[in-house]
Amino acid sequence: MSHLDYRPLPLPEFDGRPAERALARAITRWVFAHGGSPRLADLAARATVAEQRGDTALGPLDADVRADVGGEALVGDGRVRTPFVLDANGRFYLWRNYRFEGEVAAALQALHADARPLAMADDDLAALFPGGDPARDGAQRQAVRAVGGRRLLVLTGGPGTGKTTTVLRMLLRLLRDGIAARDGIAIAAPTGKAAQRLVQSLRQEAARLREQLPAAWAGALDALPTDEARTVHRLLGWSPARQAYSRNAGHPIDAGVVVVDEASMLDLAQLRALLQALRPGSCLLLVGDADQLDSVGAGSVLMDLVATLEAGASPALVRLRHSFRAVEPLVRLNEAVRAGDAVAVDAALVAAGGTARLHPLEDTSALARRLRSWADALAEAGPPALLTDVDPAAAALGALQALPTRQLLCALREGAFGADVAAAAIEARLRQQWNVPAGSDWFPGRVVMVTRNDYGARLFNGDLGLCLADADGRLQVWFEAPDGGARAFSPGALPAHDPAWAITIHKSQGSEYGHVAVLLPPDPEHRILSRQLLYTGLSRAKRSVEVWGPQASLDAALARVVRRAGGLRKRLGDLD
Ligand SMILES: Nc1ncnc2c1ncn2[C@@H]1O[C@H](COP(=O)(O)OP(=O)(O)OP(=O)(O)O)[C@@H](O)[C@H]1O
Repeated sequence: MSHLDYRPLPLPEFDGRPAERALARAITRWVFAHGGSPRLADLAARATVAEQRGDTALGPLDADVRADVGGEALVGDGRVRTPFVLDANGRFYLWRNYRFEGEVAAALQALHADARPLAMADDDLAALFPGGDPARDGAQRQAVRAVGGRRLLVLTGGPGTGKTTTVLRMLLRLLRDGIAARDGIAIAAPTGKAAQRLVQSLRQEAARLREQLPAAWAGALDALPTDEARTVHRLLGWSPARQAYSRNAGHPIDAGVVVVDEASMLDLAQLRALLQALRPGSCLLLVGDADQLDSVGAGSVLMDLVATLEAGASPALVRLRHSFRAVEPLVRLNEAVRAGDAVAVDAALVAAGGTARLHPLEDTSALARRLRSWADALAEAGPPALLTDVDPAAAALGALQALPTRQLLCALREGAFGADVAAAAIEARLRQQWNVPAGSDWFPGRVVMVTRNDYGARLFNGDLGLCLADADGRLQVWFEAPDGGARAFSPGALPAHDPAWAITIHKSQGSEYGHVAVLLPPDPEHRILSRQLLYTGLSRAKRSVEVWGPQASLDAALARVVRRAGGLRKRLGDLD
């Protein structure tokens, strides 16, 4: 059959996404132009689209498909560079993903194997966890013990399980051991928002510890870098002009200990870059909630690493289970969602009373009513007061810190049940309630979220800005500054941004809010619905939570666990 006879094989999942279909067509043409078969063209198109959706490989493929494409010139077994790779397990890769996965697996294996556990004095451990109860802090102690002499440590746990608290104590221990003190500590998170939150909690916790720890710890406390957490991009020296990282094996990150929080947001390419940029001998602490949504980019590296370490009962993994955030009904609900137990979720909702409830809305008019009452609750406090001349930055900071009280989180961004439409409806209602004159885009109290990194302005994707009027009535948009203060921008100077009244669940990762509503699409068949999505949305709430959507969508989300296809878990093998 010549390729002129070839009719594309049916691509059932490709419907509805023009960009994906265009990509699939382009790859198909490329494969034909380079002498590939129709079957290979089909696989290549599928692998490319799957990568956009987060998979790093296809397969394992059936034996007949393997036999069909295995001998083609464009396909190799990974030993030399070829556009596509069919590995020994029958997984089909684009070359880049094959290489990245292999490099990540090898680097993690090397770090994991390089362990010479260092003992820690019981008194020192007791000082860090005074009067502790092993049922609550036993795993935290275990993490502080385990970090000594290791080059890889993974700390995972749900919200409020004390990950940050534990990281701080691990760092203090490493500082006391002299390791981190000599070589420095770098702290990072995938997003600016998560990095900022991390700095805040580290700073608060360090202040608390200063009161509590014996004098022998003073030096370690002084050496803690609690004022700086960078985005992973910045840590790696991302250059937008060169579209490359400046930190690499030849020019590594200048730290002996590298901590990455919210590591579930790291994709395969970022983890590879991070591992390549580690200085020889340095230690990597990955911290995050492996049950949350995967990264935006391809791969599910934290989940794969945690599963591998857990299967091998490796001491390099510590899972925190006890939640210290006291709102018991939410802890119970999140645990039931994490386990995908629909009966337990129902029971948790019933038991929660007003703390967690389901609003089974099914159509746009029910949504419109709910959005109106949501906006009215936001409007109730009235627009924020004018900033006075006396220390406006401090007043703005107070207003910014008081912000995360209620947040609508949407499974979807687009469409009638998406964040864009919901945010616009809330904003329209607020303008009405606060009598904002027509024609003015900005008004005091308007909250926006930056959607693109602006390195010049040091504003990053996910940063929240609050519009406030100064004593002269001039409108400015205020952001929390990395150093803990507040900075103002004129509205026209902001990088791309959207109103933040409703954001997607994906965007909310790494943030927490007092009261959360999670809006699900009314179609239970919708592909976006997954257990991880629901868990991530619900677990952003500190005090109370609502689910907006029909019971069928809630059940569908609980029943569907998204597993990205790829070979990292297999290639990590047994880490023990
Ligand atoms: N061992 C402990 N004893 C008492 N309180 C603790 C302990 N560990 C953590 N906490 C408290 O629990 C709360 C949550 O801790 P922390 O912020 O470290 O958790 P986290 O897992 O990093 O949370 P998240 O990532 O969801 O913000 C904090 O108020 C902290 O002071």
